Amino acid sequence: HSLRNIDELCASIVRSHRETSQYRVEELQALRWKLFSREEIQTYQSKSVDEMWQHCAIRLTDAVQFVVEFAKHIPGFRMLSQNDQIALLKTGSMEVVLVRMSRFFNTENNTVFFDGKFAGTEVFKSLACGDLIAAVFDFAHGMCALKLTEQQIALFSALVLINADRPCLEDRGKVQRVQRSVELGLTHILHRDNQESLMHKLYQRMAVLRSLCSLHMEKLRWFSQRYPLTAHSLFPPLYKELFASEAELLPGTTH
Ligand SMILES: O=S(=O)(c1cccc(C(F)(F)F)c1)N1CCc2ccc(OCc3c(Cl)cncc3Cl)cc21
Repeated sequence: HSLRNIDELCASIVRSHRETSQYRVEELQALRWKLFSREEIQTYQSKSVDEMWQHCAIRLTDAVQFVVEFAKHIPGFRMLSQNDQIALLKTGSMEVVLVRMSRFFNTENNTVFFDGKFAGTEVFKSLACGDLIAAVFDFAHGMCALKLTEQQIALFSALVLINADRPCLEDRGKVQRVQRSVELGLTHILHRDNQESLMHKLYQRMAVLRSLCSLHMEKLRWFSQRYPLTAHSLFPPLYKELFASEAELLPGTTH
């Protein structure tokens, strides 16, 4: 990899991140004090569990669509087989959504951008998964503490996605080569910003992301057993494709 290649790789990942980031950080900075009223919070809290889950699943699926677009412009991602691209998105898209969400987090009042305003954890009470929500907010706090630039977030997001350790990859070697080039890009960016010390902190963040996503899958299993109809027929197809395991997709399977 000549330096020129690495510069080009970083530039295309940063451009793709910017073009697929659903909301711009500057836009949301202007909204950071737009909070939900007591009545609006009451409305969210009086939603049934399956109604609120469906509400979130739809927004999560929207966010994932933008991550799929982001992935397609990571140099090397499209060289991978269709199955490997799907396998990486199946396990990585939620993690990138959570990294992106942390950019829309206000650490001063512990609120996150949701449905057009900034929401505290109490807005998500009817999801009945307070531990997952608390963990999502903690993760966002931890990401904000690193004060990453948009360029650093772009390269970190690409590294979260291109992970050769993911399960059921056909050509692990090929994914490893793409992962190594993205790693070179991230270290290049951090070196240029004189922040190499961030690298091990980012690897720690990736470990937290993995535990967050397994907690989400655990909650999804609980939810789809408790509300099979909603999970099987009311969740967006892409959500089911990415997050529900095959076993859950075939209705009537016993666990
Ligand atoms: O709904 S969001 O706009 C949303 C926005 C901010 C905070 C949350 C929440 F909730 F994370 F604090 C939800 N959206 C876009 C980004 C995102 C990530 C996960 C998500 O949902 C996963 C989920 C959870 Cl974490 C718990 N129970 C059911 C589901 Cl499906 C939704 C989501």
